[in-house]
Amino acid sequence: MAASRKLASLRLPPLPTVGELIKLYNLRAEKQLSQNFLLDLRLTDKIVRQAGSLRDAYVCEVGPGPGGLTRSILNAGVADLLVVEKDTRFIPGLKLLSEAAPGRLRIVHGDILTYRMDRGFPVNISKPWQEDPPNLHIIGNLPFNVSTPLIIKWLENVANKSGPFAYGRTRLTLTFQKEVAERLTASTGSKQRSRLSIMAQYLCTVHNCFTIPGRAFIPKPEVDVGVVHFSPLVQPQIQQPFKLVEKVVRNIFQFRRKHCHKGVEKLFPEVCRVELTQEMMQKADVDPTLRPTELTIPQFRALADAYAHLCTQEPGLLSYEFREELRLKHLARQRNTPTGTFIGASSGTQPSPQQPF
Ligand SMILES: C[S@@+](CC[C@H](N)C(=O)[O-])C[C@H]1O[C@@H](n2cnc3c(N)ncnc32)[C@H](O)[C@@H]1O
Repeated sequence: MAASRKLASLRLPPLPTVGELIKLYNLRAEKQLSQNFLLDLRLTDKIVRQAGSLRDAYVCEVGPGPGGLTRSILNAGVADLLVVEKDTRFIPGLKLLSEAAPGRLRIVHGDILTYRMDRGFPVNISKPWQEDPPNLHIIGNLPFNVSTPLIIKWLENVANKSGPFAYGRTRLTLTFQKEVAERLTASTGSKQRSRLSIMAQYLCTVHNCFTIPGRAFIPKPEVDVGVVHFSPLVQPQIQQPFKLVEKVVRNIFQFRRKHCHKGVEKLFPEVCRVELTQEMMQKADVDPTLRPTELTIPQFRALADAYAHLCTQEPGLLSYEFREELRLKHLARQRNTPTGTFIGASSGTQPSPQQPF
């Protein structure tokens, strides 16, 4: 009873609606900043519910814009909400919200890609990694143009227990283009299985919560949007450095329709390619004729472990990049061509253009 009375007292007083604020401050959406606003508070409440209980929580919201989602987060009874917004035009409207929620909303005008979140919250909210997660959440209706680089950066932070994860296993509730949300959560064998599936799922429990139709946003994007919840695992499923895992997974998925040994081969320089590929596949005990999309995370773990073992035996192997070798070869061929014209990739064994994550 007392708790629900406290929550009611934390609800925001009547304010101009988000739509009225947009009109008041003449906030036209900027395409460059991937601005698609959510004005329906039932929808923003639904996103916030995916984070679990936010009572007395510390929250960072990415890109609050006109503040629809911000209101729902505040209404959920958070103790401290830090918002990071790049576009100055939204700051006056956010200040209005801050006045309506005294002491609970801090506004940072900045770029989430460079913002030092490890300094944004009090140290005493930290929880040891092996224990329950801290009462700290990241929530955001992410701008499409930063969502993939941002999640890759945060996944690396999870692996290194840095950035937002210096406080422990901070949970994330974020929106992505539907197709990216599907890739993040794709299971073994599914069509959407990709690099992003492996990188996210070896570090986190990832859940595709629900889809928001594009028409719910203003302006309407060309795609639907998926809400994804991430909860970092106590023990990552692959225990090798993030960069090494990323390299193995990237190489394997560069030929996503071919047998997986094709991508594994490209981890090795031409002179020892056949021999080391065979050794790695045998050591990992993975069927070389499986397609990348058919490999399970334990199989990726076995491959990463086998590759790490070979790297300890062959100094310099870890820094070898097939694409760099390819680039140098092309340059050399170009130089030797009398006309100086570019000789393109010739055989079907060339990798497809860089796959999106
Ligand atoms: C898709 S809109 C969401 C706005 C609001 N949260 C909503 O749901 O209506 C993305 C927001 O992120 C902001 N933004 C874009 N790039 C950013 C960045 N690098 N750092 C922080 N905010 C950014 C945009 O200005 C915009 O307000």
